[in-house]
Amino acid sequence: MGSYKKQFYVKNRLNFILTILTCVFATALNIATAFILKLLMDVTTGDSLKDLEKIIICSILYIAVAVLVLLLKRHYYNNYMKHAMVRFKNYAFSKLLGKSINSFDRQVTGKYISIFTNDMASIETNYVEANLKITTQILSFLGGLAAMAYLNWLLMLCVLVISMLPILVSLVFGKSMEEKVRIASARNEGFVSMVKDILTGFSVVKSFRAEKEILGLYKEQNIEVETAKNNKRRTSDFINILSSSSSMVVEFTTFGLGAYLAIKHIITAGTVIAFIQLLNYVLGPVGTLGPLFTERKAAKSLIDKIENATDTIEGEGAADEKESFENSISFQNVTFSYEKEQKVLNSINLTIDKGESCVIVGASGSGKSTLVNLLLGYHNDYEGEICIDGKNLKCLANSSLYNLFSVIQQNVFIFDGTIKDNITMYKFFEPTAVAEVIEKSGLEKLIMEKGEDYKCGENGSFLSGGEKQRISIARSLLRKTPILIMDEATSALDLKTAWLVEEEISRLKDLTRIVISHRMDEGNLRLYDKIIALNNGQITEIGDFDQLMEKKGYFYSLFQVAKSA
Ligand SMILES: Nc1ncnc2c1ncn2[C@@H]1O[C@H](COP(=O)(O)OP(=O)(O)OP(=O)(O)O)[C@@H](O)[C@H]1O
Repeated sequence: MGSYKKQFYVKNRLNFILTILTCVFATALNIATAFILKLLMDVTTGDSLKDLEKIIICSILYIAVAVLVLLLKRHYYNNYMKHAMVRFKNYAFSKLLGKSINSFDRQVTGKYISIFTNDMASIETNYVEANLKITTQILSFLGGLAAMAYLNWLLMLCVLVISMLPILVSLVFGKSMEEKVRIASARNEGFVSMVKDILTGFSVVKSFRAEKEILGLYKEQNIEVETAKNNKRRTSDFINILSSSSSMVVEFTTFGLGAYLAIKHIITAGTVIAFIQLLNYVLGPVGTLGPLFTERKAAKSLIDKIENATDTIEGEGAADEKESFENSISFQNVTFSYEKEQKVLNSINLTIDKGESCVIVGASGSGKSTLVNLLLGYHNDYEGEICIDGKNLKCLANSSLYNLFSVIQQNVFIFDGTIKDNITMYKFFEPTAVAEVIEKSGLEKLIMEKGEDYKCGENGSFLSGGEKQRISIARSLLRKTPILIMDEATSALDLKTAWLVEEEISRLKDLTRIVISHRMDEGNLRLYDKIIALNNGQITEIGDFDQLMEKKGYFYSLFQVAKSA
């Protein structure tokens, strides 16, 4: 059993065993009804009131025991279901959080949303619940047959042979059902992705008056998803109708045979009544087991899908750990392309020493973000070598990279929590450490006005762009990693605040800074030891501000253009 499926039983075995045990008792009690009916029927053909009295007392006791068993069954059943789903969902989500940024980005988020809503609901009903139902139904089927054999083995054999008919129906159409479930799940993923996109870009839709076009897109996907669900329902209904009509054949044949044997005095009328009652316990499972197995198989494929989407890619976790940054970062002949033939970075050779402050400048699309993304391990399919203290980046565990680097990006994500929780990311930090980063990121005024427990709203909707950016700066500084990467991190701040924040950061000790900036402001550029000028994926110049200005090359022309703008 795979590690995902195991989760349904971890710390839940007792509930599972007790559920099955109570199911066994419940089945035995069900079968006992057939015998009580037989005794009642046979007693009516005799003349002993004492026997009838005994049967009535037995029936009252039977009802009391049945109620108790059913209550216990529901109790353990519900406990088992709750623990199984909590554990499975927690496990899948922890696996998802264990993914690297690189492999997470390869999937669309709509897929994950669909997994944790639609697919989980399907797994709960069609796999976890179905497992218990299948067990109960098999017990009922076998118990019913055993009781029939006890009453009349010949009639039991006939029932067994003709009950193969509905089972065959399910086996034949099972594959088609599985395919329909897979298609419905895939369509739902696309639908969730699209709705998420539209809601995120709501203001864009409104300002471009694109409601009609977007509604058109929505309608198109909506009809696709509903058609897929309808096809699934139709196949399921078709299998159910075929199963129940074949069950009718079994029922009438058994009635006919039973009546014949009773007329011939081979069995009593009580036995025929008992057979009719037992037929429910045999035919019920025959009708439901097929669809249950088919749906379980389809839900099992959803578990495999979840495993593929959330599990870590092999080799991803198997890498060397690195706790500290001692000497330098180096790029040796690094060439990278997103799409074949189009080099985004071309033969990059670069060394950044510990404690250095570097700023990467260049025209839009020159490869600045790609360069730092390679350093962060977002892509591994580059030529050449990137090393940290001589250790090849590709051999380092992702967790080590996250410990070495902090990143402040232009697109900040703010969680729907308090300002403090967004800075600490729900972890504990000494209040002095939090106060220090609040001051360095220029958040003091905001906190004085609103308080650190102020709720930021969904993706920081109650904050301005600059406030969100300052929270993200404080968040990164708090981690105190040896290397800080800033990609247009102060672009949402006014010139003065941006300069003050960057100057604060430039004064931090023992910190290596790699900054991407569009701001060609002399004061700002002089904060850095090294300016790296990138043009069309190649480093054209490296040096401090004065050196590059003297060269009168690419950086000089960039600076002059920005100055005159
Ligand atoms: N995920 C991606 N898939 C394909 N191409 C990409 C991807 N990300 C970036 N690119 C392309 O790679 C090139 C470099 O992009 P990059 O974001 O590194 O440039 P940049 O210098 O940071 O630009 P900007 O200053 O505008 O942010 C661009 O042509 C861009 O279109």
